[in-house]
Amino acid sequence: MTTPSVRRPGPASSRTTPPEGAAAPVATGPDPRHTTERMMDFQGCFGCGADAADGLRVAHRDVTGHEVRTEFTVREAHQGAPGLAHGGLLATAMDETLGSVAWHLGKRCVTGRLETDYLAPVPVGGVLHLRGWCTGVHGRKVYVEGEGRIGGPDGPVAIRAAGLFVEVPEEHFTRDRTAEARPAAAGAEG
Ligand SMILES: CCCCCCCCCCCCCC(=O)SCCNC(=O)CCNC(=O)[C@H](O)C(C)(C)COP(=O)(O)OP(=O)(O)OC[C@H]1O[C@@H](n2cnc3c(N)ncnc32)[C@H](O)[C@@H]1OP(=O)(O)O
Repeated sequence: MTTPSVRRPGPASSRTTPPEGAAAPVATGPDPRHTTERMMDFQGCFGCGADAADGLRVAHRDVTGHEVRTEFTVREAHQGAPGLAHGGLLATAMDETLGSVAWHLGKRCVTGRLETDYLAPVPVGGVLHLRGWCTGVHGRKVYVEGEGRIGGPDGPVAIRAAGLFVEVPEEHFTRDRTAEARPAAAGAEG
């Protein structure tokens, strides 16, 4: 009996694939004008901040052109099933990596969409070697793909992802949103 082959296309859907006419990425490095005072030296980021106690502390390793490499060391606090990384946290590590690609293109971006495929479990104590690269830029939209490997930078692929990052004005990060987070008043129309 033959085993049917399983087709595993990349995760990119029509919403994370650059449209026709998209521009090739130009890596300029992060634009310092895009970092507000609040963000400058901010170490509270759950993805990479040193002050986020149970954060992922994704380590940014190097940038070549529009490709970014990071590492995520999976600790006990990151477990889903015993001894294995929680899938949502792996997606967060990927979000951190892909987001960094967009910022290294000099774009002030937030995640609009993130798609992930999980190919192999990632054990606690292991290091996930992540890589992200840009596939195109269209208006405010930055298209990014990535993969995470275990057992070394050339080891087997454990996770793949595709994301859409959207450029936002500075006001996105400076606006006071406390009122928006409060529950709506009783009887208010939703
Ligand atoms: C020195 C500094 C270094 C710093 C390094 C930092 C590393 C950082 C790493 C951090 C990593 C962590 C990062 C984080 O965690 S970021 C935090 C998580 N993300 C957010 O909170 C974002 C929340 N969403 C929004 O604010 C808005 O919805 C945005 C801004 C995204 C768009 O609302 P806005 O009203 O502004 O614009 P628009 O609605 O006209 O959309 C514009 C265009 O985009 C298209 N579109 C939008 N959404 C989607 C979608 N889901 N699928 C497909 N397409 C989508 C849309 O069709 C349109 O296309 P077109 O009609 O123009 O063709």
